[in-house]
Parts: sequence; C-alpha cells; structure tokens
Amino acid sequence: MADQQHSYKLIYFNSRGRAEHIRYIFAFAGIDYVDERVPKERWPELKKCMPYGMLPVLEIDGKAIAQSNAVARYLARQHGLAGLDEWESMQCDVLVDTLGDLKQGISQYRHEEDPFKKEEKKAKLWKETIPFYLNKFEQNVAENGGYSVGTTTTWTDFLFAVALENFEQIFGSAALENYPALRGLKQRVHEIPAIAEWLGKRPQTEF
Ligand SMILES: N[C@@H](CCC(=O)N[C@@H](CS)C(=O)NCC(=O)O)C(=O)O
Repeated sequence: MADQQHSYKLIYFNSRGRAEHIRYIFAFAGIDYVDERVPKERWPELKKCMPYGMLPVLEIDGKAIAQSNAVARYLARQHGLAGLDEWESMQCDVLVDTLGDLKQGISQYRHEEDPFKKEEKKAKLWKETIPFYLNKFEQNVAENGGYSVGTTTTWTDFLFAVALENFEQIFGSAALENYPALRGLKQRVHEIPAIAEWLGKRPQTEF
C-alpha cells in the first residue's frame, strides 16, 4: 500500500455503477480504503445522512464528499491520473461529460418500461446515438495510441474501461466489433497489474 495520510471510506451500493472508476483509482494508486456496500434495506435510513441523499459518497477523514466524478477527479489529480497539464486535465473532463451524455441515453433505453417505446429507443441508439459517439471516441483513442487523453493513463481511461464493460454486457460482446481502439483501451486498462488484481478479487455484481 502507498504511504497515505488520509483515511478513506467509499460508500456505495453492492454494484460497480458510479463507484467502480473510483475503485480503479484506489487500486491503481495503491490506496487503502473501506469499500462499504450498503444493503438496500439500510438505504432509506442512511440516505438522510448523505450530503445530497445519493451515493456514491467518499468519506475523507470522516468528511462526506458527494458526486462520483468530483471524487474521482480529486483523487486522480493527487495520483497523476489527470493528464500531464491543465489542458489534458480539461480534455479528461470533456470526455467524462461526453461519455455521461451517451450513458444517459443508454440508461433511458434500459429503464423504459413500455416495450414499443423501448424498441424505438433501441433503434435510435443503434442507428444514431451510439455510432455518433463511439466513432468519435474510437478515432480519438486511435490517434492517441490507445489512450483517451494524451499519452498516459488517466482516470478517463478507467471510466471508459468500466463503461465499455457495461456496454458489452448490455448489448453483447459483438457490440464493440467495429471499435478496435476502444476494445484495446479496455484491455490495456484491465491488464494494468493493480487493476487486474482488483478485477480478480472484486465482488461479482450484475452492474
Ligand atoms: N451525479 C451523481 C448521481 C448519483 C446517483 O444517481 N446515485 C444513485 C445510484 S447510481 C443513488 O444514490 N440512488 C438512490 C437514491 O437516489 O435514493 C453522482 O455521479 O454521484
């Protein structure tokens, strides 16, 4: 473990969800933390104590900090995962927010209950939204030689690796067939020794 000055408790549900890229950062940086997974039945009570009534929350020396990407960005900056300069750090933020836009579209499709509207949303995703974003991401990663930003590993790579794993799980493993650079990015992240170790021991959850 790294020589660390703070104590960390990451509070989330028993899933990868919005916390997994933070767990990757902790693994990569060798930071010791408590990975607290709140059972659903405890949530209504605990919700009242959380800064904005949602998870994940990171407790840093007992102080509760909300918002997954604010937490990830903070940790990434401290551990050399936010690019080589302010420009790259901004590029990380641009990709994180853009990936968020795509994930929102996919989430709306997944949570649609009307079967007709669900099919409509799926068709639009596959015809327009997914190729629009993935082609741009693919080109960007190919130009950067396998990195989402610059020439070094960033927290954005971790967010992509997590999102692409979910993407293949939702749409099937052939879904990334036309995106070799994105598949390569995911594989490279998964092969980083500290991440591979985390993948081997993390709790198995649906998402
Ligand atoms: N923008 C927030 C969103 C957090 C969020 O939507 N959390 C969900 C789980 S992924 C949650 O806490 N749901 C339970 C609830 O709202 O009661 C973040 O990224 O941290």
